[in-house]
Amino acid sequence: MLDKSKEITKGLIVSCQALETEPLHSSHIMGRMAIAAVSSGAVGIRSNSPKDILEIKKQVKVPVIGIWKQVYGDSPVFITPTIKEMRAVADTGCEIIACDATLRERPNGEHLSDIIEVIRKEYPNILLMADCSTVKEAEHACKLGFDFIGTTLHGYTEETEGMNIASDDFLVLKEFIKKSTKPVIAEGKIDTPDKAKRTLDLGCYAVVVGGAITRPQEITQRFIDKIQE
Ligand SMILES: CC(=O)N[C@H](C=O)[C@@H](O)[C@H](O)[C@H](O)COP(=O)(O)O
Repeated sequence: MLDKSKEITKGLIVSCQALETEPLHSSHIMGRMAIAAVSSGAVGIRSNSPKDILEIKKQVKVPVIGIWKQVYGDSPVFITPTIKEMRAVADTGCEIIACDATLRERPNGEHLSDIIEVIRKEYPNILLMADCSTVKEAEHACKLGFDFIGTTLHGYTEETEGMNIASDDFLVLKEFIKKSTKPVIAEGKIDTPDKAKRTLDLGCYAVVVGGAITRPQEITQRFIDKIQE
């Protein structure tokens, strides 16, 4: 299964996600989105929830980065936050699990280092991606033994609120790449083909694009904003 990761090198991974609150919330629709993405050359899919992951794995053969977003009252960590979601995602047979790798307190008082140790033992073949918001978190995740570093949460934590990974010609991304001992996957607010290409030219292992491809409400909003300028 480890070799599967080679298939995503220098490629586009499409995130096919729609939460309960979004108009396209449906495993069937996410499966069709994945088929559309792969038919145009996507080398991987990122997917939320065991149900969607299983449907997507039925529909396409490319590697899947699985997550499970769950909100707990006692912590802001929501991307595959506890051992329970990690196991549930791993049980789908996806090739890579991504989880929040920020330094914030996790639900139920769990610790990231313990979670990683348990998952490594129980699922030795699965690859792990660290969803980070800062370079410091990326360095920490490398030490914990993650296989990939993602910039997924840059701009989405208290510390990075309002920031954008593409600012100043991807200044922060360059720092992520410089300081990480593991391959970096660019993710979050990469909303044009030019930006996606730039992340790969800068040295990213792969790039994940979500909303700009699979969230029609976001795509429509960008047209409306331009028209109304
Ligand atoms: C912060 C957070 O919850 N990010 C989520 C992580 O899985 C998804 O909602 C994003 O769509 C994904 O990261 C891709 O990013 P973008 O849709 O910006 O291309």
